[in-house]
Amino acid sequence: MGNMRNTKTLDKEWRNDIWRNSRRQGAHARGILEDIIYPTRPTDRPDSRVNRKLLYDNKDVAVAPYGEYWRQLKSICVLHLLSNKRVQSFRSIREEETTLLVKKIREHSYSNSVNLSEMFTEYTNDVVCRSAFGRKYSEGENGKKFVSLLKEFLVLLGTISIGTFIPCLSWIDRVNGFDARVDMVAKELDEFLEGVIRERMEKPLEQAAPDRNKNGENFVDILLDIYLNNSTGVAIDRDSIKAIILDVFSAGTDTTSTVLEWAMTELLRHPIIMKKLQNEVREIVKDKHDITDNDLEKMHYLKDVIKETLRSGTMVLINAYAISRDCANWDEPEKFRPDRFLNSSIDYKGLDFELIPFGAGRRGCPGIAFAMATNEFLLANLVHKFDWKLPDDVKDMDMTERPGVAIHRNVPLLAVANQYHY
Ligand code: HEM
Repeated sequence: MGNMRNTKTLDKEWRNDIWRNSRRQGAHARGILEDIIYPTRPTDRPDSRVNRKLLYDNKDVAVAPYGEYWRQLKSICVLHLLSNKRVQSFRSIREEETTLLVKKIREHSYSNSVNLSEMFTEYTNDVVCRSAFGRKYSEGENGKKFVSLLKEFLVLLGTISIGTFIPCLSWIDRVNGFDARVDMVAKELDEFLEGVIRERMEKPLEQAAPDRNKNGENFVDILLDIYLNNSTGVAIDRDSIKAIILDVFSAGTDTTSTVLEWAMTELLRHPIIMKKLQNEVREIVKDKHDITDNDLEKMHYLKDVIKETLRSGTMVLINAYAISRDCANWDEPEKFRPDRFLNSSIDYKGLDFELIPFGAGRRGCPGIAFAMATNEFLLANLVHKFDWKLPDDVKDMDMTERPGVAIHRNVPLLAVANQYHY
């Protein structure tokens, strides 16, 4: 409903055929392909009243209409935050945050279960905030309020409101309180984002962004520089800056933490797969404490576990969910079987339409390298340093899903960690 981007309606062979041809014939053919697959103007997002209210009249990258403004914003994000080079430069942040998380889990070892859902949200939020803004925002009372505001924002973005699709019934959204919730979240988020901008403009940099020097240029300072000096040639105003910051906060936190949440859920439900992954990671890392990028490169089964998590249905932004469950594409699609990728070249980068958790084409996700670096590193550390089991009182795991921009578990994931001595 309202989503015209479902490639499932095309015959798989035909789809792949056009795609192969398009790659041979270059970008022009590729544009045509997108036009065939996406029956509306393919590079535009569906317009929605809720998006406009929450995302500063569609001024963020993710929903901005296709054109020069969107092109400029996306290239700023890629160049200054999401390129492979930038992602590598954030390694020390990933390491420090992983060490903190491992320490927190150790404190609960053997006795209590840990709330992995909560920890993953905080971890991914801290990694993305330190990388993009030079500091964390999740600490203290204000931080807790911000994280829960972000959660509500994503629930509202993922809600199908009646008025969006049938405008003459939009009075229902007013009566049932939906519009009031949207207005309230938009107002509170705006106050928070104003605070982020004010802090950067008023406080000395070492206070406003303690991580800044370690990682060279800082994304939010570059945005502010563009806004203050109008250096791109397109009108980027204060609302644009707030909308982009919001994109990074939300895209960088929710999607990435969901993948970790479902990966650990499936590993806990499939002890043989968990063991196989632990064997791979422990064999490669041996008795070293730290996992290097070089080690990660060798962990093929880890990559297959993450691919399988992405396939088994974490995203609803486009109907990737249906495609990933299509029997025409996958054997036993309902089963969690990372081995299906063992001798397969299928990847999630947008060229294989059976697996498009990050979308495809011009509007595809620019955050793949950032998300994968975060997910692979943390997951490898969790299975390297701990043995995991479900809490004793949990016999059947509750697999109910909660809708939103990304599908989360409805109840938090609790697990017991036993420290592994290597
Ligand atoms: C596992 C993690 C992630 C998943 C599964 C994911 C998935 C997606 C999907 C499905 C889209 C829409 C693509 C399309 O319409 O073709 C998207 C767009 C986008 N994502 Fe991600 N994403 C992830 C992580 C990130 C991260 C870490 C960032 C940045 C910090 C990010 C930033 C964006 C942006 C800016 C867009 C809009 C691109 C555009 O409209 O041109 N994403 N993502």
